[in-house]
Amino acid sequence: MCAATISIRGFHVFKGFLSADAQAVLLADLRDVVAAAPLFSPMTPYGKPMSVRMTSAGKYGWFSDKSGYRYAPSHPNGSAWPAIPDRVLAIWRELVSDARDPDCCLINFYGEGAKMGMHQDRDEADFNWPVLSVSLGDEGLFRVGNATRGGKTESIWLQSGDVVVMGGEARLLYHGVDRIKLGSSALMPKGGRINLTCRVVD
Ligand SMILES: O=C(O)CCC(=O)C(=O)O
Ligand SMILES: [Fe+2]
Repeated sequence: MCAATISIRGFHVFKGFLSADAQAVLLADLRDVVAAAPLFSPMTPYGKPMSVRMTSAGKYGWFSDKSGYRYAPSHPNGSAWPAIPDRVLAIWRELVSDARDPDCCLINFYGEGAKMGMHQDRDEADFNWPVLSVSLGDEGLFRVGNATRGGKTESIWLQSGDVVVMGGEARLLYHGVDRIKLGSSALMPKGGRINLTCRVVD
């Protein structure tokens, strides 16, 4: 199901891509991932923990500590990352490519007050591969900027079931999440927002 596709500075937003049922079964898959690879709050290189809690599935997981941002082959607890759920791979194959699957599916969990500062996704080897992002749960105010830090920005509320493809000229645009609207979705009884980002890493 896809109600409409809109473009914001070259980011393609597939509004309502996932039906309510598809969101619910995807959420159940993610609960299995989180049971195997618990959420944690990475330290930024500046020494502050991120407000977003995260974990990953796939060959690599995204990780940060005082040595910087990078992809790691295992969870901080030493276990291998769980496999990327088939339902996530199906979205990737439909909207990005069926020639190659992503190496990493990062799961971000935004609880009350969590946000993500403006950044570029640039820890990957090949920026020709788009980044795929799936939003679930409470609405998040997603801000898109420019290829360099600063300047005018545009924002859009991402809702549960929306999917964004960040590719081409837009692949290296700064972006971030200013805030979430806690309790705006019924998907998760305790509220919060989940965002998945799938990436080819190496
Ligand atoms: O939560 C979002 O919508 C964006 C997440 C993001 O930009 C990232 O994980 O790199
Ligand atoms: Fe990002």
